Amino acid sequence: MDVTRLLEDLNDKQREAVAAPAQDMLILAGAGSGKTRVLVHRIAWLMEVELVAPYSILAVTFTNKAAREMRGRVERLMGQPLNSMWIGTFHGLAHRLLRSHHEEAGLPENFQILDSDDQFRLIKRLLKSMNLDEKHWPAKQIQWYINGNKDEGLRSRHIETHGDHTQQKMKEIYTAYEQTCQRAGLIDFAELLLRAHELWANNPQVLQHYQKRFRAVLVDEFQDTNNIQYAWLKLLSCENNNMMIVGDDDQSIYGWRGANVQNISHFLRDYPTANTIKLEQNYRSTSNILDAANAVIGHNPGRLGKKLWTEDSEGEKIALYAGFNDLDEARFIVSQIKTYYEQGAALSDCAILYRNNAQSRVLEEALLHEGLAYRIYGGLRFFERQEIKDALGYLRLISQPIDDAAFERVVNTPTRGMGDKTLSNLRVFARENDISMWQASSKMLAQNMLSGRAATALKGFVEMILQMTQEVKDLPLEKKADHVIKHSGLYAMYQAEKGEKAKARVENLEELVTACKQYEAPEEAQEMSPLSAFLAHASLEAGDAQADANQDSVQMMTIHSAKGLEFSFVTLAGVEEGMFPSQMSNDEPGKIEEERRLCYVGMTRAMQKLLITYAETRRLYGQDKYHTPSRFIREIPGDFIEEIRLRTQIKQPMQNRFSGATSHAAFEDSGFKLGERVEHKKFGEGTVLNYEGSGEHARVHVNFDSVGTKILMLAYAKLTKIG
Ligand SMILES: Nc1ncnc2c1ncn2[C@@H]1O[C@H](COP(=O)(O)OP(=O)(O)OP(=O)(O)O)[C@@H](O)[C@H]1O
Ligand SMILES: [Mg+2]
Repeated sequence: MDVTRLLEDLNDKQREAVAAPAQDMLILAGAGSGKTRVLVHRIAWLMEVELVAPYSILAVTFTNKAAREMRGRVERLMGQPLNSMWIGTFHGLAHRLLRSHHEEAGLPENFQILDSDDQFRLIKRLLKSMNLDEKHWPAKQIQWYINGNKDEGLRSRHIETHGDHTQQKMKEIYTAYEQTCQRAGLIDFAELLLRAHELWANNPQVLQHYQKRFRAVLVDEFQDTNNIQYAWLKLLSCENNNMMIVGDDDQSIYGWRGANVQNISHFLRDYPTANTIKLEQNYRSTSNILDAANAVIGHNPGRLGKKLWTEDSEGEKIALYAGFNDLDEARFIVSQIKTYYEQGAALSDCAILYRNNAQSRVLEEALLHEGLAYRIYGGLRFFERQEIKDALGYLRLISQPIDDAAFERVVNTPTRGMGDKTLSNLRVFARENDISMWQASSKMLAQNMLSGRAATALKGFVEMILQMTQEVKDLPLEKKADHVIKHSGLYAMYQAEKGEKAKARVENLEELVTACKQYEAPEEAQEMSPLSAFLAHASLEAGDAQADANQDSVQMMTIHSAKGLEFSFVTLAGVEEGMFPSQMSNDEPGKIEEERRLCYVGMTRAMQKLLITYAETRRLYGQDKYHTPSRFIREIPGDFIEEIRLRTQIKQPMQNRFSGATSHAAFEDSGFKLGERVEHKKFGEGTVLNYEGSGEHARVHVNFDSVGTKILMLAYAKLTKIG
C-alpha cells in the first residue's frame, strides 16, 4: 500500500494529525496553517489505511463551495469518485436526514424549505392576521427572535417570559409561526438544524443507525458552529466513532448569527481524552502580511493563544491608500489590479474584499471602466428572482398544496381579481381552524362563505391547480415546469408586459425550464421525486450557480464569504471607522472583537500582496459620510506599512459623479447621459454608467437590472431611453 502520497507535502505536526490512530482530535491553529489540508488528507488516510468505507465518513464545512472543493480534493487524492461519502454544510446534511426520516421528524413527505425572504414575508402576513402593528412588532426583529431561539434549541414552549408583556407577545407570535409552518409543511433554515437535532434526540433507533454508520466525523471551521449544531454533532458521537474538529478561535466571525466560539472549550470539556494538535507554520502569506495580521488580532483579549510563523520572505509591505472619496478609492484599487495583471497575474488571483455588499457598486463601475472582468459572489441569485419564485411557487403548490407560502405567492399572480379582503378572510379562517389556506379555500367555497366575485376567482384558481396537478403528474421535470409556467398564466403575463425587464423575465422563465432539464439529482436525493429534489436544490444552493464561473475575473465578495479562501493579491476596501468596524459594533459588548477577527480573516486571505484602502468621504445610501481611518489600521505596526499618496493626481476628474468632467461631446451626441435609464432589447432596463471611444467606436457601459453590467458598442446596442 502506497500511503506516502497522503503524507507528502505535510510538516511533522500535520502528519501527526493525518496519521493519528483512531481518537478524538482538535486541530487548533491560525490562518493558513494547513488545517483544511490536514482534514482532506485525514479523510483519505482513514479510507486507505484504516479501511473506513466512504459510506462511514461524515464531513461538515461552512459553505456549499467549500464542501464541493473538499469532496473534489479527497476524490483527487483517492483517484475515484466517492458518492457515498457525506460531505456538506450543516444545513445540507440536516436536509438530507429530514428527507430520509420525514415521518419520524413529524414532517409531510413533500415538506418545503423557506428561505429568509420567504420567512420574512410569512412573518409579515402572520403579524397582519394577528392584528399586530408592525411599528411595534417589526417583522425583521421577530425573524431574528425566532431564528435566535431555534439556534439555541428553544421552541416557543420552552421560553420563560417571567410575566413580561413584550416577552409574552413575542412568544405568542413564535407559537403562531410554528403552527403556521407546521400546517403548511414548511421549514426555515434554522428549523432544518433544530429538527435534525430533535430527530436524533427523540428517535433512538434512528440515532443508533447513524452512530453505527459514521465511524469518522470531521468538522472544518468549527469556531463558527452554533449551539444547536454542536449539540447535533455531540448526539452522534459514541464509542464507535471519532471526531476531528478543526478551527481557529481568532476566525470566529458569525457570533451575530448565533455561532459560539466557546464550543471549542466545550469540546475539550466534553471529550477529555481528545488530542489537541496545534499547527504553527503558516504556508500562505509573506511574513509582513502574517506579522501585521498577528499584531491586529493581538489586540483582542481572552484568546486561546497561538503562535504563527512563516518561512516565507518578508515580501512587500502592506500598501495603504487614503482615497479622497469612494470613487477615488475604487479607481486606485483597480489601477493596482490592472498593473498586477499586466505583470502576468491572472485576474482571479486578485480579490477585493469589503465589509458590506453595498460597497460593491462603485468598485464594479471602476472595474468596468478599465474593462476588467469581475465576478461577485453572493449577488442577486437566479432562484431568488421574482419570476422564478413565482414559477417555483406553482411547482411547490402542485407538489404540496398545503404550502401556504407558495399559495400566498401565486394565488393572485397573475391577478385573478382576488381582493385583500378575501385573502385576509382565508387567512383568518385557516388559522382559526388550524388548516392550510388550500384546505380553507375548499371549505369556504363549499360552505358558500365568500361573495360572488371572490368565490368565482378563488374557485377558478383551485380548479386550475387541481387540473395542473393532474396534467403534469406523469411528465418529466422540465415538462412539468414548462406546463406550469404556460398554464398558470405567468408566461402570458410577463409577455404582455412592456419593457425590457418583462422580456428578461420571460427569458428567465425559459431558463428555468432549461435548468430543470439539466438538473441531475445528486445521489443523496435519489429517494425523492425529481420535483422535490429540484425544489430543495433551488432553496439550498441558490447562491452558487453562476454561468460564467470559469472566466478569468477579479473576485469580489464580503470578508465573511472569503472565509477559508486565499488569493495572491487581496484588497481590503473601506477600512474606516463606522464601516469597519461597523457603526453598530460600538453598541454591543464583544462586537468590536468580532470585527477585529473579521479584519484578521480578511488580511490573512492574502498570499503575496495586501492593499488596504479607505475613503475620506463616502456616499452610501445617497448620503455623503465623513470617516476616519479604522482603528485596525492603527493597530498595524508602522514597519509593515507603506503609505501611498498620489491622490492629488487623480482627484480632479473624480470630483463629480456622473458629471462628464471631461469632454463628452461624442457621447452626448448620441443622446444619452450618464446615470440615465435605458432599455436594451435583450438585457432589459439599466443605468448608463460610463462610455469610452467616440463615433462608431463609442462603447457604453450599462448596468442592467437583470444581468448586471455590460459593455456595448453604441452603434449596435439600439438603446432606448425610458422614464
Ligand atoms: N505542509 C505544507 N507544505 C506546503 N504548503 C502547504 C502545507 N500545508 C498547507 N499548505 C498550503 O498552505 C495554504 C493554506 O492551507 P489551508 O487552506 O489548508 O489552511 P487553513 O489553516 O485551512 O487556513 P484558513 O484558516 O484560512 O482556513 C494552502 O495553499 C495549502 O495548500
Ligand atoms: Mg481552512
